[in-house]
Amino acid sequence: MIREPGSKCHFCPTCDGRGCVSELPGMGGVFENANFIDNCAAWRSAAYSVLPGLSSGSAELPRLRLAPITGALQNIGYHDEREYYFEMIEGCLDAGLALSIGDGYPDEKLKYGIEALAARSLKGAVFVKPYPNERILERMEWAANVSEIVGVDIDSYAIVTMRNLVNLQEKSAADLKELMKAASVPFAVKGVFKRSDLELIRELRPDIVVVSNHGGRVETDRGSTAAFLSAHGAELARHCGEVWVDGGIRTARDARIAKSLGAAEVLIGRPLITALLKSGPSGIADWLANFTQGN
Ligand SMILES: Cc1cc2nc3c(=O)[nH]c(=O)nc-3n(C[C@H](O)[C@H](O)[C@H](O)COP(=O)(O)O)c2cc1C
Repeated sequence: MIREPGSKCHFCPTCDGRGCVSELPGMGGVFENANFIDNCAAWRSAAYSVLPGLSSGSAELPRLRLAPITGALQNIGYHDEREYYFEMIEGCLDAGLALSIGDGYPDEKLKYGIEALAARSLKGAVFVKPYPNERILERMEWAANVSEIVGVDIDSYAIVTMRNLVNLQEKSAADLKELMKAASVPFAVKGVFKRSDLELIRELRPDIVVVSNHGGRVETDRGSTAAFLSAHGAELARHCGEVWVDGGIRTARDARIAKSLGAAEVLIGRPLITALLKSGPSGIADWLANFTQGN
């Protein structure tokens, strides 16, 4: 039985982008889910099947983390916005996953995430939207006690549903440098997916780069995060402390491929939402057990 009957997930046997085409707000993406579908399919490309240790399933997994996810009512169809953050954090904590929270409009979305971490004295990666810097600095203050890492999802300025609601900016290296300097924890840039982002990273040299196209939810270049990581991961690694990746990672094999392409950590989005919608917080540990036992 599905625990959240009003949810927006279609509970496809495999979350491959084909069940929620163009559902945004919702679980889908832009370009008729083209980047979402590409993200999922690319990890299975024959080009990566020759990577060392993959066939035996012996290669170590990268670290796994909950991706930042907001908009529980509009995007997920959860029964309550605040409860979503608490239940998602609880499920991921019990499963042993590293944590993240995201930012959105209205401010409650970030504030509930902060509350959910603070209620259990936890820390996570805090990803703030690319507002003008003074608003980001204010948000970094709000989250100071729960931040293990702080970052900006720079690609959000291209989110169709945010564009008309709030003023988001395309961030320059100088803007991000100011934030990085003010941060007292490692600084991450999430949403690196365009060639022009490479120049930004070269100049900024952040602690963490997250190769991401927001799960195919933002209007950006076409393609998959696996292909971007494969093409540019080595260069990115020269200009930051660690490279992470997300988008369409559904199996341990996908995660191992990400690791062999240079990702120290992978973020998981929709599969954790689906697990929570289906079974509540305990569904996340079950999802993780299946994920790590599979190939
Ligand atoms: C419903 C939903 C809400 C999201 N909200 C945010 C957000 O607030 N901030 C952010 O940086 N990314 C957000 N993302 C993108 C995820 O962090 C992540 O990049 C993406 O979901 C990874 O792809 P996957 O879902 O295929 O695993 C969201 C994704 C979904 C599906």
